[in-house]
Amino acid sequence: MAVIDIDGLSKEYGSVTALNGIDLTVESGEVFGFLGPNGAGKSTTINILLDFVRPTAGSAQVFGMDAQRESQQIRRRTGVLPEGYQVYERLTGREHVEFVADSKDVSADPATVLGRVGLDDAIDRQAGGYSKGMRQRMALGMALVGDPDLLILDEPSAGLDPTGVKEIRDVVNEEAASGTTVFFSSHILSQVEAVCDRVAILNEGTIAATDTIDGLRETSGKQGQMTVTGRGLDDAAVAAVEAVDGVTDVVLDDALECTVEPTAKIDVLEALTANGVEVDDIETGESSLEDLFMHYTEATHGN
Ligand SMILES: Nc1ncnc2c1ncn2[C@@H]1O[C@H](COP(=O)(O)OP(=O)(O)OP(=O)(O)O)[C@@H](O)[C@H]1O
Repeated sequence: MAVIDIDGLSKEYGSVTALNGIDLTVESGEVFGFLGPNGAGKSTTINILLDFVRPTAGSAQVFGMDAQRESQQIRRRTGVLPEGYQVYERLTGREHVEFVADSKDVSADPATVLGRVGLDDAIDRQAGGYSKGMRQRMALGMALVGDPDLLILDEPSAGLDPTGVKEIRDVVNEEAASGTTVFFSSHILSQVEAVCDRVAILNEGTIAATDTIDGLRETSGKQGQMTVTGRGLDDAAVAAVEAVDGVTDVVLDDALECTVEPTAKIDVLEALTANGVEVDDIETGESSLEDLFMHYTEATHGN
């Protein structure tokens, strides 16, 4: 059964297109990574799922319920770690947990909840005195209140040191083992790699890829970087290489570089030779998972 079902979802903020007709399905029990660079539209998608933002077109369903019309019922079964959660400075960790339990009308033991995120010792301190990492961990604890069927975590590792990142990972794994569906966003592939069953890569409001980590790895293994040096490399040679099937990202500097599938390497050389290029040297290399992520998102990388 699909826990999240997004169909043709678009969102425009004035002249800015944040989402451009995305389709996405997350099945029950999946740990799903929602990846993309800053500004890709991840938070907008999450905010639509929770009815904090209204879509311009398309629809989103959670647990088979409409995200707009049935948001109360959806939120009761969903634990949320919002991006950049602001704590109530004067309330203690315990009081934060009690606050969420009250608002969801469920019972929760603050010591158990905060123990899971490593805040046992700080439970009766005001959250205003917590470090950034402690605040983030408390927010994760708050998301766990009421044993939700779906956890939505927006950039859960933001501001955390490696120990904090590992703790989040442990909690996600524990939740997944108990059957909770987990949907979380990140702009760092390596942070979702260890825990996710599947990922979607979002770029400029469009889904660039949806796959398992193994599937992505297979794709990345197939693609390789090819660098050719020689005489006669010009715009016509670039155009000829661009026309070869299985070749992308052709760039001419001192050398000609492109991303190429193994079977197309020979075609690249033939295209160059046919264009009068005298090839001096060829280098080829495998691309990593991280390269692949960059490949899908490079249009906005660095913005
Ligand atoms: N309230 C708003 N008003 C106008 N534009 C907005 C608003 N919220 C988001 N945007 C724009 O929509 C686009 C998508 O933003 P969004 O926050 O969803 O991306 P994101 O992938 O979550 O990015 P980040 O990783 O930086 O949080 C961006 O261009 C952003 O500037």
